[in-house]
Amino acid sequence: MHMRKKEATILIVDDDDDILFSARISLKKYFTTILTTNDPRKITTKLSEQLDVVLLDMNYRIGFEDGKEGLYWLKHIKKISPETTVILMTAFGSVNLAVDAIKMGATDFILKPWNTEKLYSIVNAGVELARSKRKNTQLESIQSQKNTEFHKKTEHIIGDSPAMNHAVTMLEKVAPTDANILVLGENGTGKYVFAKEIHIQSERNNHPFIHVDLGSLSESLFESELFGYSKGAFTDAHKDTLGRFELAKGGTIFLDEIGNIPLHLQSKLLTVIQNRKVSRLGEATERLLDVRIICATNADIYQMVEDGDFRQDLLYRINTIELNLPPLRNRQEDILLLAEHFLKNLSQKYRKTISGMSSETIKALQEYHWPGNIRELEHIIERAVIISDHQEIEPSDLHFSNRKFDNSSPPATLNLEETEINLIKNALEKNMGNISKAAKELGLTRAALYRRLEKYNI
Ligand SMILES: Nc1ncnc2c1ncn2[C@@H]1O[C@H](COP(=O)(O)OP(=O)(O)OP(=O)(O)O)[C@@H](O)[C@H]1O
Repeated sequence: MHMRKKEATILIVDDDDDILFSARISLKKYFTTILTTNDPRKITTKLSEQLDVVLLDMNYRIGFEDGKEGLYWLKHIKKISPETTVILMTAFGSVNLAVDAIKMGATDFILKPWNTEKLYSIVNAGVELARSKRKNTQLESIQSQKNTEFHKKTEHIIGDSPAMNHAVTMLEKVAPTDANILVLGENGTGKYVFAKEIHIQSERNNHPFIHVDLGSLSESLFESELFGYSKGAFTDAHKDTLGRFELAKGGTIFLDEIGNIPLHLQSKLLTVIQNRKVSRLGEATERLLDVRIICATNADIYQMVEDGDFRQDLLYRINTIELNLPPLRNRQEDILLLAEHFLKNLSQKYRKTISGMSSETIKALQEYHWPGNIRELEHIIERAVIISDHQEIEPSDLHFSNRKFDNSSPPATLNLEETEINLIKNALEKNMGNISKAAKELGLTRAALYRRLEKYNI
C-alpha cells in the first residue's frame, strides 16, 4: 500500500550502527526526514534543525550501562529545544530509569528490540505532540511580543488641552463597555495609544489585544490574516491557521487603517460583525466571535462613504462610539507637555544631561505645524537629544522635516492636499527617493506613504 509520508524530522541517536540502520529503514517509509548519528555530541548541531522527535539511546559507553548518559542528553535536548519530543531506547528496560526519564521530560520509552509497528506508533504520537506544543508556543510568543510592544508604547496619555481632556474622559467612559469604537485622527495623533488604553481599562484586559495594520496587508492577505484558513484551503495552506479574530478571542482586536479595505471585504467584515461568527477560509464550521472591535483611520471616512468607497452600513456598525483625536497643531497646550515628556525619557535613554529647552526652542516648537503630529514631535526631540551639546535644547538642535513650515518662511500654499503633496515630494527629494527614510521624516509608516504616493500619483 502506498502511503503519503508525513512531514516530520526525526533524529535517531545510537552508538550501534545496525540499530541506526534498521530504525531508519523502518521510519523512512512514514516520515519525510530521518537523520541519524552515532555520536551524541553531534546532537547540538542537529538541533539547529526543527526536530519533531529524537529517538535517543540510553547507553553509549561499554561498561556504563546505567542510563546516566542518556538522561544527560535528554536534559540537553529539552533545554535547547523544549518542543522536541524525546523517546528513549534501551535494551536494559528498567522501571526506575523510565520514571526518571519521564520526570525529566522524555515522552515515552521503547525497549529494544522493537517491532516496526510499535516504533511507528510511538514516533507518530511524538510527532503530533511536538506539533501541538509548537503551535501553542507560537501563540504565546505572538502574545508576549504584543504585550511588551504595548508597554513600551502606552506608558501614559500625555496632554492637558480641552480636546485631549475630552478624549480621555470619553475613553474612560466607554472603555468598560463592550461598544465598538472608531478612533479618528491624522497620522501620529495617538490612535494606537488610545486603542490600547481602551483595552487596558476594559474587562477584557487579561485577554489578548491584537493589532492588525490593514494598511500594510496586501489585498490577497486580508482574508487569511483576519479569518484564518484550514489546511488545503489554497496552495500554500499547509496547516490549519488561526486568523486574527480567533487570536483575539476574549480580548480586543484593533483594526488600524480600516479605510484601506476593499469593498468586497467590507461586506465580509460586515457579515462577521453582524452575525458575530467567523469561519476560516476553506472551512464550513462557524466559530463564535468573542472580541471587542476597535477601528481607526486617518482617512475622511465620511467622505469615503459619500464617494462610495466605504459601506455606510459597515461604518454604522463600527462607530457606535467615535473618538476624535485632534491634530497636534490644534492643541498648542499639549506641545510643551509632550516635548518635556519625551525630553525627559529620551535624555535618560541616551544618558545625556539636558536640563530643558530654551524659550526660543519652545516658541519654535509651538509655531510649527506638525504634519506628523506626536510621532514627528517625538522624532524631533529624539534627534535633538542625540545631537545637542548644550545644557538646554536650542533651536539649532531642532530639525523640522519641512523648512517651509518653519516660522521663518510661511508655506507657499494653504491648500491641505497641495501642501501634503509638496511635503511628500520634498521628503523624497531630500532622501533621494528612499521610501523608508522619507516616511520616517514625514512621521508616516511606509505603507501610509505608499498609499499617498498612489493617491496623488506621485
Ligand atoms: N497622548 C500621548 N502621550 C504620549 N505619547 C503619545 C501620545 N499619543 C501618541 N503618543 C506617541 O506618539 C507616537 C504615535 O502614536 P500612535 O502610534 O498611537 O499614533 P497613530 O495615530 O496610531 O499613528 P498612525 O496613524 O501613523 O498609525 C507613539 O510613539 C506614541 O507613543
